[in-house]
Amino acid sequence: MTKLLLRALAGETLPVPPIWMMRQAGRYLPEYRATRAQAGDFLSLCYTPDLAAEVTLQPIRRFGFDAAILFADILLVPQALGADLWFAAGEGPRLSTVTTADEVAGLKPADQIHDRLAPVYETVRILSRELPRDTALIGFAGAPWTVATYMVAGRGTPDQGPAHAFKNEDRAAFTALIDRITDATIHYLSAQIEAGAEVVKLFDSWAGSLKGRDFDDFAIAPARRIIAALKHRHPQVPVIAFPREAGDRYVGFARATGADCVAMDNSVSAEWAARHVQVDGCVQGNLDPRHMVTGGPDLVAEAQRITRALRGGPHIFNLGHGITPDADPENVALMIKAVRSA
Ligand SMILES: Cc1c2[nH]c(c1CCC(=O)O)Cc1[nH]c(c(CCC(=O)O)c1C)Cc1[nH]c(c(CCC(=O)O)c1C)Cc1[nH]c(c(C)c1CCC(=O)O)C2
Repeated sequence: MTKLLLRALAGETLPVPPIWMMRQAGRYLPEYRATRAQAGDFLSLCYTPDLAAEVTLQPIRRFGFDAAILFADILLVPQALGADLWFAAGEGPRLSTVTTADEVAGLKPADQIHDRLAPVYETVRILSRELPRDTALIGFAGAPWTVATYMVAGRGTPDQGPAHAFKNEDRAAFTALIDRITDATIHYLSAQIEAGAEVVKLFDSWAGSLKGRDFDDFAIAPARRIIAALKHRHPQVPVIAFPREAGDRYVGFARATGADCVAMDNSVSAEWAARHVQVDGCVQGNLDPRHMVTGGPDLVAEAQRITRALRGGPHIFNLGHGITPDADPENVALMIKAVRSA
């Protein structure tokens, strides 16, 4: 096993951590903007395998990251379950909403998503042929709670209010929605693995708004069920879980869900994570993405502080959230140099 990312995920403590970045294929890169213009719009880019593979490869060519992440979006699963999905220019995603037990029941069966998602599997197949031999290929899906927040509200929301309201008014119907997404996610990630994904990641971007029993029921339980099903079918494929802004609930998350690695946002310190989270295995994170805009000595100091704090155990260097469109590509190169020379 030579790929650095797979070694870290297997629990190896490495002198230099593998590096990749959330949203590494994105609008901060001029070559991404050119390919997206060629595709016409964001969803056409996701569903055109040659172009989706091309934007996945762009940051690998430019920066030599240790991993490539499939170019797609977490909202393709709701679309495959029957929701309408579109991206309003400059406004982010819009979906038709699911707010009643009948509407949940009317979603497509979880195993009938593959017609719609077949182009994504084709992108994975192209990538597994074309990636450099040292670069690991990461597949992904949204975690059920985060996907549900968009399906219920029909858009991104600052506090996930509509999903909380549905959960609080009709817990059984809301649980049926979570279960349907959970089953679809198992089918989707299995198909990505069968097409060539070597690692999969679950993005629970809004996990931080779940507290107490809700965190157990809607962040931990679905992740545990997805990971158990994937491990049953593909025991060798590691899973990264990202319960963003989970705070003290990062502690024990890997043990509770069976994840091989917990990815952390930048609201927790690397020193704290070394003591409380890395004791259970590999961690990923957690540079503040703003440093990719501001750069300079602060970026270098922060990247090296995180690298050193997590050097005593398995670690994958990453940002605490996605790189933003206003980031400077020069700062990405500077970050990589800082981590590799820490
Ligand atoms: C919540 C969420 C979404 N999508 C995703 C999440 C979870 C991670 C997170 O919290 O950011 C995950 C995602 N989205 C995208 C990827 C591709 C792989 C990567 O490079 O990380 C991944 C892993 C491409 C994308 N997904 C999107 C873009 C920008 C679209 C564009 O090119 O205009 C990209 C590159 C669009 C998107 N997609 C989504 C939103 C809210 C938006 C609009 C916000 C924005 O514009 O950044 C839903």
